[in-house]
Amino acid sequence: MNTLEINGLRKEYVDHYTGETIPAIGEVTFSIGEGEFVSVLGPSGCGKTTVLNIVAGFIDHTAGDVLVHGRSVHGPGPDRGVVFQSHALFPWKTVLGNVTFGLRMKGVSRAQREVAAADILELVGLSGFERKYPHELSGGMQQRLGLARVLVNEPEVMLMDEPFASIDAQTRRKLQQDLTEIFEKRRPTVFFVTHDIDEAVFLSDRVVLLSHRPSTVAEIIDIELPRPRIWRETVEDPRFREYTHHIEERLGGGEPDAQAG
Ligand SMILES: Nc1ncnc2c1ncn2[C@@H]1O[C@H](COP(=O)(O)OP(=O)(O)OP(=O)(O)O)[C@@H](O)[C@H]1O
Repeated sequence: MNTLEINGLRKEYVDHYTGETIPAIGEVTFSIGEGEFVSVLGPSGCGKTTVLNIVAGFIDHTAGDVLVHGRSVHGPGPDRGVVFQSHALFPWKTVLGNVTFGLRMKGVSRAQREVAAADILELVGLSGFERKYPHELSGGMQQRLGLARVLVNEPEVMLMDEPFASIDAQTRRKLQQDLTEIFEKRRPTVFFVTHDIDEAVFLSDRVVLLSHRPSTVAEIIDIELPRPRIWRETVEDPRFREYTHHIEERLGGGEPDAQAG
């Protein structure tokens, strides 16, 4: 069974002022297997965030189904962990307090929480920062804390909406490498939204290319690059450039056509 299934998803927004219907998602179908990293790419405004928000349970869909391990999604739940672009950290809690918050809500004992937190903080490279507050961390560290906070709860699927979009290019590259290493060690199931073609190809097992709005799936591309992936080596693999060129061509003027059928 797939971890996440999105079947015949449609979404129409209604403009509250004019009453006009805005078709955002035409028909989107794809699935994500256990331990798979799947990115969604597409022209600006095609509905990438809308798909993610529907999967997260933040907004309703007009038609179709979203299933996590076969269970229909109706609203947010602990089976789906969301990593936001803005980190969404608690500024008044320490690093440790941020990481253990979800476990505390689930009634996990203090001793177990601290073991789990130490493990995750080590994984994301934040050991030794347990007593710091978010404002004492760099943007990259805050993003790794955001990731740790979700990972520690072991959600069935992790949803990441352009998590590195507001981070400078150099830190971003480092975070992409860190995320790959974390993914390769833990193998969470990841649904990742991005604008960045290189990022999508580097991180993913598959890339889902959406057409312009109202979006449909234009193409699903298997990224058959070996793991572990190291940025400098992976980008020199001729297949990396083949994938990115192919996607750039499909995105062309920013609007890939949907595949017939
Ligand atoms: N609450 C809303 N009410 C009306 N229209 C909306 C609403 N939210 C999104 N839209 C419209 O739906 C379409 C899809 O938006 P969405 O943010 O999902 O696209 P996106 O692909 O994530 O965009 P970007 O690449 O720019 O981040 C856009 O045309 C947007 O203007």
